[in-house]
Amino acid sequence: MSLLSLRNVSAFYGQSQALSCVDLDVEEGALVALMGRNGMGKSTTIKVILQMLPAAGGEIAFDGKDLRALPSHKAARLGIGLVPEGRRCFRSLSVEENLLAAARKGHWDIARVGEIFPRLLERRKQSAGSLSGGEQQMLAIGRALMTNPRLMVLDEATEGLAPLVRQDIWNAISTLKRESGLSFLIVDKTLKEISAVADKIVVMARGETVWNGVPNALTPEITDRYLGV
Ligand SMILES: Nc1ncnc2c1ncn2[C@@H]1O[C@H](COP(=O)(O)OP(=O)(O)OP(=O)(O)O)[C@@H](O)[C@H]1O
Repeated sequence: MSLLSLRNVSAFYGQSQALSCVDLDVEEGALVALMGRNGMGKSTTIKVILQMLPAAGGEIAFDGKDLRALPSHKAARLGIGLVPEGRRCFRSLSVEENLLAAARKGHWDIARVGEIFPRLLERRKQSAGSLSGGEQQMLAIGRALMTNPRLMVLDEATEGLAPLVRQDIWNAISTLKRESGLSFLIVDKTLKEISAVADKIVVMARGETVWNGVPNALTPEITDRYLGV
């Protein structure tokens, strides 16, 4: 059974339709990449999953529960950890305070987050605003882990980071997937990097999911047409 499943999901910003038919499954323990050119609806799909924007139609199920039927505060507690675009840490709070502010009971605590990101432990008393971009991204992932989710949703987690730092982030995500059994839905534009870690790629164009399959099944026709690479 899929942990997360979207069927024929649509959504609007006011009168303007942003999603028309989104079909998507994230299986338990899988890493699914959501890809597509700018403005095709990836971030909107994430907003709809997290109920930051209501779906106009279709079905969204998480762990077999109908998310659209639940009030958003209940849906948030079901176990979806968001790493938002732009990191959005509390800059004046320390690394430790940022992590504790997100904490919910469960496996993940500061020590375990520190095993994945030792640099966060070294800088635990430093303010989040004084961290490098890569460290802030690690903190954003750490904060999502502290909510003890079953599904991690990352929106452009490596955007704007230097290649070596991006590789650190991908390595941490691979370790998490291998060792924790967490599921991932990741929006990213770097096909080569995401192909190395993804179990499945879902491609969006103009508010619809238009292709999905294992990374090896992506043909030059699909990448030319929908990903512009
Ligand atoms: N707050 C908003 N109000 C109105 N329209 C919006 C809003 N946010 C996004 N849109 C529109 O919805 C469509 C989908 O945008 P979305 O941000 O989901 O795309 P995306 O695939 O995540 O793009 P990018 O890769 O550039 O982040 C676009 O046409 C965009 O202009």
